[in-house]
Amino acid sequence: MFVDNVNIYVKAGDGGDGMVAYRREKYVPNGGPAGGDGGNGSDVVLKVDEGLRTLMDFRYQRHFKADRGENGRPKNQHGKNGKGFIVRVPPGTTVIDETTGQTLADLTDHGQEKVVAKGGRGGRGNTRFATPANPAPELAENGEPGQERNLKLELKLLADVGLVGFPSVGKSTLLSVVSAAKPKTASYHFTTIKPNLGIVDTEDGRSFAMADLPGLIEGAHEGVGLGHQFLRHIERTRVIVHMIDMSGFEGRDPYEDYTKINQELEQYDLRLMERPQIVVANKMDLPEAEDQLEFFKEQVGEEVDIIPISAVSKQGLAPLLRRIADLLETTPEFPLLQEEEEQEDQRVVYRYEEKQEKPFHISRDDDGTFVVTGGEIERVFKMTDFTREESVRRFSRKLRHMGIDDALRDRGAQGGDTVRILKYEFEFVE
Ligand SMILES: Nc1nc2c(ncn2[C@@H]2O[C@H](COP(=O)(O)OP(=O)(O)OP(=O)(O)O)[C@@H](O)[C@H]2O)c(=O)[nH]1
Repeated sequence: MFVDNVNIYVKAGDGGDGMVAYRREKYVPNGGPAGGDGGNGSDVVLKVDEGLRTLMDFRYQRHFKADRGENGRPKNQHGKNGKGFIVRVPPGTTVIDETTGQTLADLTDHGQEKVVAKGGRGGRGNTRFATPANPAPELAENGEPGQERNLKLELKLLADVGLVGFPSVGKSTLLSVVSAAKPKTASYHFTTIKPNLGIVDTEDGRSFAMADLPGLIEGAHEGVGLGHQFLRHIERTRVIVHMIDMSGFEGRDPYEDYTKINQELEQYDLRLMERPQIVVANKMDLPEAEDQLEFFKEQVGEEVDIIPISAVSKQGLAPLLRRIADLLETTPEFPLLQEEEEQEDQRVVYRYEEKQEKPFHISRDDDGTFVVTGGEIERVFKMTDFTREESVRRFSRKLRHMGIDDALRDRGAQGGDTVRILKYEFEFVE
């Protein structure tokens, strides 16, 4: 099985900041608090689109950042939530968290969705902090940061297009020029893709997987030398590209080759002859080819779809690829062998559980600074507006409640020592 993979980075939107504002009404000199909450940041959602066949699109874009929520507004107006953010993936995509190695989802069905990064909650406006003791707080929260993640997308590839033809007609040459024709392809990770399967990118932005099916000839239908994986490729193949050496090299007769290969295809139980077939007349750069092609056309009749190319001099490739992509769009998937259907029924269920992390951790730098780290405390830190005294006081209270003060004391912290959280340093007060 060929496995294609790509690493991407996703960042959900941060929540919008809450606002500090007060009512200013006629005849009400000191109106109460009226700062609205920030809107929620948008999630990053992966969604299956059956129109996609490969991970090719991720070659151009690997960073996905969702919108943040709007900041809260006066008169208790809520900031708008971030617009939804969807990243489309082909069916069969497995999503893995790069950091933990955990499989987050197996996305198989059209329309299936998975939230891979949660948007941050909007910060609360000062209205929400009003209490009888403090009816007009000068305090608001910043938005919660959106989750970010490094993901690995994996796609098991089966060939959409099967390339058949006698040895030496130019199948490998064609695959090598159409699946590596653009220099950008080099940066795409074909880690485990073997050279006889290529991902082809058409000029108009479509892509498909094309495999050389060399084993077809030489009595392969009798089961000689064909592995199960290989059969699965043939089964899935929706379009057959039948390549013929039109130069008639070494006394070969193109028409005879053509009928022989079709006879081979017929002998499989896989109804290969029912699939749409494109005949590719290759080696059209050679002198005899033109005449041979005319003759061949007379022999096969007008209903056969023939596209002349030269794989070596790269002539006629764009029309060929367009034709293949068009045919793929209009050809339904073939029914699978029973065995595979059964296999697909055994759905794997992944339960994703966030690891219960310790609320915080304290370490010491060489210069004696106490360093506090941890998801919860860092989140609270980011949601604090340090330009406002009340927010800072609230943050200190939070440190006490979380037991961080006590823990620092246990570690030997004394008044005047420096404590750092993220980039913020403050003085420890006994
Ligand atoms: N003149 C010319 N030669 C070609 C063209 N395409 C392929 N060839 C040559 O034909 C020979 C066989 O090409 P391959 O691509 O290896 O053929 P294949 O069908 O993959 O052959 P097998 O691997 O044996 O199945 C090579 O020497 C190629 O350079 C073409 O368009 N024009």
